[in-house]
Amino acid sequence: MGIESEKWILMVTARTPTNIAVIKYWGKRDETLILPINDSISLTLDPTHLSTTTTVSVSPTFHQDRMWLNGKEISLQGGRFQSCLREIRARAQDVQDKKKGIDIKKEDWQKLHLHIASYNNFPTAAGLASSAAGLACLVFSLAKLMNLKEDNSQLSAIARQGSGSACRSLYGGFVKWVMGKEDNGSDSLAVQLADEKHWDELVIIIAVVSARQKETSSTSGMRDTVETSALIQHRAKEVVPKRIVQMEDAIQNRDFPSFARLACTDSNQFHAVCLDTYPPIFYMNDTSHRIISCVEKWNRAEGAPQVAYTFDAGPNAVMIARNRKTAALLLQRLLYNFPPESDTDLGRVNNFI
Ligand SMILES: Nc1ncnc2c1ncn2[C@@H]1O[C@H](COP(=O)(O)OP(=O)(O)OP(=O)(O)O)[C@@H](O)[C@H]1O
Ligand SMILES: C[C@@](O)(CCOP(=O)(O)OP(=O)(O)O)CC(=O)O
Repeated sequence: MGIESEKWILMVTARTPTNIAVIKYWGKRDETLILPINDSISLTLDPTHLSTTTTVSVSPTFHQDRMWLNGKEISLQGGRFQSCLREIRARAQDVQDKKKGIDIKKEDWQKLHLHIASYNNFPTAAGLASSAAGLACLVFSLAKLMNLKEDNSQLSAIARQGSGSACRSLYGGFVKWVMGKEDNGSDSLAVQLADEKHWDELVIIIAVVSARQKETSSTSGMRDTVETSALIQHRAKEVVPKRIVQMEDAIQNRDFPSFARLACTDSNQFHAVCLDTYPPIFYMNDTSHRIISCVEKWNRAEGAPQVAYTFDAGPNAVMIARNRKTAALLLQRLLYNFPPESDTDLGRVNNFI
């Protein structure tokens, strides 16, 4: 009996957290393969907070590949989704489940169709790296479904082709995306610098300044920067390579003052190259700037950094506190400076403080 006439369905569900870069990726040297112009370093968040959950399924009764994002069907025709699907199918292996009567040979994956359902538990396309969690989760869950033998680093090179920052979400803890030198991108992949237990007193607080979809996507923003900014080449060639070495040391030694200085100055430089783009790109707004001033003033008053801040392609602030006590003080300061509306539910915040 051919597999088309069978009625089984095989499913895999995976959850992947997002990651926040502390040395930013901004600019590509190859748009199709998604190869960056500099290395980057990120922290992977705790999956209980900002994460994507994706269920992938395969059945001989499916007639085309389909995908739903947050309950709404989206097209899989885009080049990035197609690259990921093609790369994964090319590495698929035999899958057997005798109890269910499933016997898939690796060549069958070329004609079997997939249904994919994915949910983000945080705002999509608002500069909180939904594409990172989303594409990493897609690649990981499909790799499990199709029984790939590749390790996470090799899978990261596939996720990279879905969205650059996604390659760093294949690992927990502190992760470096090595830009690589090869034209085919085979050495542009993620490596884990330290696992999630290495520096577990750090606490991340995200202030959602706006959950609206941003106006300039990271993809088009960084393309415009590479085409028009005179500063971006200096950043990629002179500034980032040194910062990468210093950041790796700061992470290895759990040196918070160096970590905070590097993360803040790198975020500021990323937004400076956005401003140097023509026409200029403004991702931060007045509230973002006020948050920076608030943190900078506090750090100066204490004589040593207590909190680091970093902003991606949107106005939302990601703050990294050196420990839980500092995080509680930071929350108090934020609530004092940005008083919430009287009907805001502060249950979880009060528990924390
Ligand atoms: N769970 C998901 N599964 C698959 N694709 C997703 C998922 N979530 C988001 N995406 C894709 O990522 C796109 C949003 O990416 P975009 O880079 O614009 O925003 P972002 O990732 O939230 O912000 P940034 O990367 O700038 O921090 C969506 O339009 C969708 O194509
Ligand atoms: C500011 C950033 O978050 C940019 C992320 O850009 P994306 O990974 O979303 O871009 P594409 O590769 O075009 O999909 C910095 C970072 O995460 O390093």
